Amino acid sequence: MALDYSEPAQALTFLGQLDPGSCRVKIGKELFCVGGPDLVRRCIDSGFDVFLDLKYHDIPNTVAGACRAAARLGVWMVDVHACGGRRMMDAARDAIQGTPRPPLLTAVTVLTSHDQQSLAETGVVGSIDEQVERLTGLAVASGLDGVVCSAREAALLRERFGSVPVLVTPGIRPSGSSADDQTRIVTPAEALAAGANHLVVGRPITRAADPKSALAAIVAELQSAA
Ligand SMILES: O=c1ccn([C@@H]2O[C@H](COP(=O)(O)O)[C@@H](O)[C@H]2O)c(=O)[nH]1
Repeated sequence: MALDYSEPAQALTFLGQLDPGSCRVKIGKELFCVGGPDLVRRCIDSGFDVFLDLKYHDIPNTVAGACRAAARLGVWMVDVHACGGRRMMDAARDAIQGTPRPPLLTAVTVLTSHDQQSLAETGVVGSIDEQVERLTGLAVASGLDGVVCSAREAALLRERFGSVPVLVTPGIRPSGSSADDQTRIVTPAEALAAGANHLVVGRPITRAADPKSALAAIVAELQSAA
């Protein structure tokens, strides 16, 4: 569940309605900028596993320090951008390995908002699938736990890398819901069938008239597909 709220109070009010057994929560750049580490700790203290989604992308030393700080906060998962390269990912992995409770470390491959044209505009030659596969190979070689990708690439990655890498898939849209700014969207049941491990869902829940029911409907779809 992506807690993409502008105010910590909104996030905490919503969290108060949720059972930590029904979902984990993701804190991204906007909410972290206003709520900071205190909000992360409050979510953890309420029993939720927290994915701190700050998508670090910087020189190796800086990313290592940021990952270490996230690990010390007690988060369940933290991520970097795979296009930061091998040395950056190696440094991130080494940094969290030295912490008491290392979080899962994942790498963003190609953002789910990208389509073929927008990716090409960034100078990447080749298809989205090729780029996702290439960056997943780098992440796996660096010993990361997995990658963030669209569930559209999940089957390909399972075929190429097997069952071990954790596949985290944003861009989830229940059938009939708005794509918003996402392009590579997949329904919850399809994502599960393709081999995704952790589905990230934000606006289909946060912008629903009844967010709690929207989440329950997604959980029910996943349970009947499992
Ligand atoms: O490739 C990526 C990586 C991260 N995200 C994040 O996931 C959520 C998706 O929110 P929706 O409202 O369900 O679209 C959001 O926090 C993104 O920052 C992503 O969408 N794609």
